Amino acid sequence: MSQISAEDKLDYVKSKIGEYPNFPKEGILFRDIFGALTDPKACVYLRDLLVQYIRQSQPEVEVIVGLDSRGFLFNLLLATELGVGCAPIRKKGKLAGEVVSVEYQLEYGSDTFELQRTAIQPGQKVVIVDDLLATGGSLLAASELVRKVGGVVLESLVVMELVGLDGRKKLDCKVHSLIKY
Ligand SMILES: O=P(O)(O)OC[C@H]1O[C@H](OP(=O)(O)OP(=O)(O)O)[C@H](O)[C@@H]1O
Ligand SMILES: Nc1ncnc2[nH]cnc12
Repeated sequence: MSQISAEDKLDYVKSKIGEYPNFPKEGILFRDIFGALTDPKACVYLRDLLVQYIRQSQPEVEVIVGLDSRGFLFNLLLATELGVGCAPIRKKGKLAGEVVSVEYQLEYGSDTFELQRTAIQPGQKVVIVDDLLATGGSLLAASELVRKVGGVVLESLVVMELVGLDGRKKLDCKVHSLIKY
């Protein structure tokens, strides 16, 4: 049986990602992960690439944190593959119980993220996942929240990175992206 290489899997996933000029605002080129997720082969390849990356980069991870909403496509999937727990960071007002909050800016607006205080135990090792890194506002806010509840951010992992926006400069943790634009 022939084994497809990681490089070929990545090329295939990349070929399926959608591109929409002027969405959701004039001047934004929207990179659409859903273009890849409607393709069954791209789903499997994307899963393989993300799981393989975390296994070699952060074998000690204990919690996968996904960002509202496209990060949720990956956090449960990765947590079950890796045998760890997962937690959501959600936009304001959606999480029950005691939460910590932080306001942040993103490429096309501003918002507030929240995390349940009990979602991560003090000292637990966390990898944050999302579909895309643009200005870095979302990932910066997410790492702030994880630390507020006592978690240790090992790394942030995204499918796509818009390198021209320099988002990774804002972040004070290791960042990895599969696809760079
Ligand atoms: O690096 P940044 O400039 O912060 O931008 C990246 C964020 O923007 C998008 O989410 P969005 O807030 O549009 O929410 P959605 O996933 O619910 O569409 C994307 O899924 C990232 O979370
Ligand atoms: N250009 C972009 N495409 C898709 N999601 C985004 N989130 C922030 N900027 C984005």
